[in-house]
Amino acid sequence: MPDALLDVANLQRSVAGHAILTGLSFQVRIGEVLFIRGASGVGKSLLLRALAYLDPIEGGVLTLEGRTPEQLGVPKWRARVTYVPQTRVLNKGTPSELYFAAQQFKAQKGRPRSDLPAIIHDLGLEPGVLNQQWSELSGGQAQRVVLALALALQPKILLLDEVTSALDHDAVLKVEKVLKACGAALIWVTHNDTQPARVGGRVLVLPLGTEMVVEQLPSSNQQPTHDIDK
Ligand SMILES: Nc1ncnc2c1ncn2[C@@H]1O[C@H](COP(=O)(O)OP(=O)(O)OP(=O)(O)O)[C@@H](O)[C@H]1O
Repeated sequence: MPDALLDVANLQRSVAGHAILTGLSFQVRIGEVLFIRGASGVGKSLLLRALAYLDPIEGGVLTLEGRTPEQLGVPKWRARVTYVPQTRVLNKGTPSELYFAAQQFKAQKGRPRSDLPAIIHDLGLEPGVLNQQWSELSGGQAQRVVLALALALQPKILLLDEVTSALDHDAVLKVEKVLKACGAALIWVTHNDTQPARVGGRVLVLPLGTEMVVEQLPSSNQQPTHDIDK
């Protein structure tokens, strides 16, 4: 693929001696959306964690604009290829405090930022959520706030692990709109069958890594479209 932002070549991942991902290869371009689908337990979260270099990989090569995590430096890699987890993060303090702390990381110095209050608004949240204790936020609020902080730090690639799983339908649509407009490439694990058709992009189906293209539906149409083999 010309102009690949992220290149994943022959990725291998094992857990407790059991091979989960074997020889997975794909590429992602700037601003592109790649959904990851597959049965529960097939290895979708492990794939995202590997792409963020949060876990060791047993084989294969990852490059971002031609550089491996070691060449770029792992903290800088993670500032550019950012994992947004599926479950509520057990953070202490408030989201504002976490956002301030994140900006102090060396790997974040000099990087661009987005307007966090504007993102919070666009995600359908009240501005006050940024100054509430994490422990006081509902699951759906916390899920969107975590996403907002990641968006504000402007990674090149967002690794989204079921980031709308705790949300009602209206909130899901708001999140999809914000993510589609954010400019980052999205690698997006979802169990929501209609989400790829609403957002558009490619779909990578695990465990084999089969790729399909999804035609984007008009935004008001919630019916899934047919998949076209690439
Ligand atoms: N830390 C771990 N120790 C042992 N096994 C693990 C660990 N993390 C994941 N696994 C196993 O690896 C496999 C893949 O897990 P993963 O969380 O990537 O699945 P998934 O496709 O994201 O599932 P789901 O759709 O249910 O979230 C599962 O069989 C899981 O039990």
